Amino acid sequence: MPFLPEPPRRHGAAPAGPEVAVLLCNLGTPDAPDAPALRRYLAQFLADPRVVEIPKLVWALILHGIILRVRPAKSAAKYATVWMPEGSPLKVWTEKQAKLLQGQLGERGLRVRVAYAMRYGQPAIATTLDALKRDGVRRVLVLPAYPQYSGATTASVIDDVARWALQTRHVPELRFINRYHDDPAYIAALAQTVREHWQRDGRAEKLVMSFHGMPERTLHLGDPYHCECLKTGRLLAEALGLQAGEWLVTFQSRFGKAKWLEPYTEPCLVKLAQGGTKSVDVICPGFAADCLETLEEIAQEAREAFLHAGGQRFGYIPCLNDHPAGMRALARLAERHLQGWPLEAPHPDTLALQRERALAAGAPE
Ligand SMILES: C=CC1=C(C)c2cc3[nH]c(cc4nc(cc5[nH]c(cc1n2)c(C)c5CCC(=O)O)C(CCC(=O)O)=C4C)c(C)c3C=C
Ligand SMILES: [Fe+2]
Ligand SMILES: [Fe+2]
Repeated sequence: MPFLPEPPRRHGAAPAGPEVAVLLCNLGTPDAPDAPALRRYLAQFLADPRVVEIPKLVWALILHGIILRVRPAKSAAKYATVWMPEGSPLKVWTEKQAKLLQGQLGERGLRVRVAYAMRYGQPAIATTLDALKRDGVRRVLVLPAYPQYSGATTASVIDDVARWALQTRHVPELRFINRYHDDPAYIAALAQTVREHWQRDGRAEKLVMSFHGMPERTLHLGDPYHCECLKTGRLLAEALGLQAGEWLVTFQSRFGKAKWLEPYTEPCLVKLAQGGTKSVDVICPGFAADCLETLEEIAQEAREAFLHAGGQRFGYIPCLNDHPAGMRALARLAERHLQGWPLEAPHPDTLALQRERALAAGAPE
């Protein structure tokens, strides 16, 4: 229901916490690795017109008539193979990232509240924004955890925040980080994880950079995703001093029958093995955190396909997750986009004055 009355703020009452918040948003994930949870999750995810861009009615028939009958059980079995004791990896990592980002921004002397939310499932973006507002937040920097912009991911987060704003009377000041695919600290963090992997396990013949795919059509419609993936790949190769032929960009997680961005990751790995490449390292730079698509599709399925086709060594390089270099990159990114907002703790005299005024206005002690 739009425009529910919001509790008025008492004149002079000081907000309890920081006035500025960073909202780290990721895709979302099922609540449990079982078919009912998968059905709820996929029904919300795949009904998003940003994700599946075909006429609504046709898609509703396919989604409810076929996909939601077959896919939940199959996907649940895959999730079960990567589920952590604390829950789905995507959620576990995103929650940890929000905590660490809070610490990093605090260490920089910035008075900011960090929260996280999921585009699909829980905690929902709208509920989290409501809670932030209740706590006195007046400015929100939205940080979608997608280094490369795409309509299906980044824009869908923006849609969801906008939908919440449509139903909110006093909308906070909003800022969005649309991309960080070429951010030097992000590239340096990725390069560091590759070097650490090389030091630990040795260096493979080729570095495969696998990004989540998108329908090829979206590239022709002007979605910058493909170009941004290629740029991240080139910058990472440069940072590592790799020569042409030592690295390649591929696209994974094809969904449906349409043509998606090529080359496809798994067929590419099979071709490499069949062509005599004995060892590969695979990194997934488009995923801010490990999830089903990296842990199951790459570290399990793609590994098996490569080894089965004659490859001998498959190294999976984890996502940035809670890596200190990755967290520093996110903190610097947020700090840059927070510029101009009031981030310093109020002077103790100001706080005392606010408290006095609040008491005079009848606020409880
Ligand atoms: C990182 C960027 C992502 C893009 C771009 C993206 C596009 C996209 N995805 C689907 C369909 C599915 N994706 C699924 C899982 C999934 N996708 C991303 C990220 C991007 N998707 C992540 C991080 C995850 C993992 C979530 C988790 O819980 O771990 C799934 C669900 C899993 C399954 O049933 O296979 C589907 C379906 C489309 C159609 C699309 C672009 C149009
Ligand atoms: Fe996806
Ligand atoms: Fe997948």
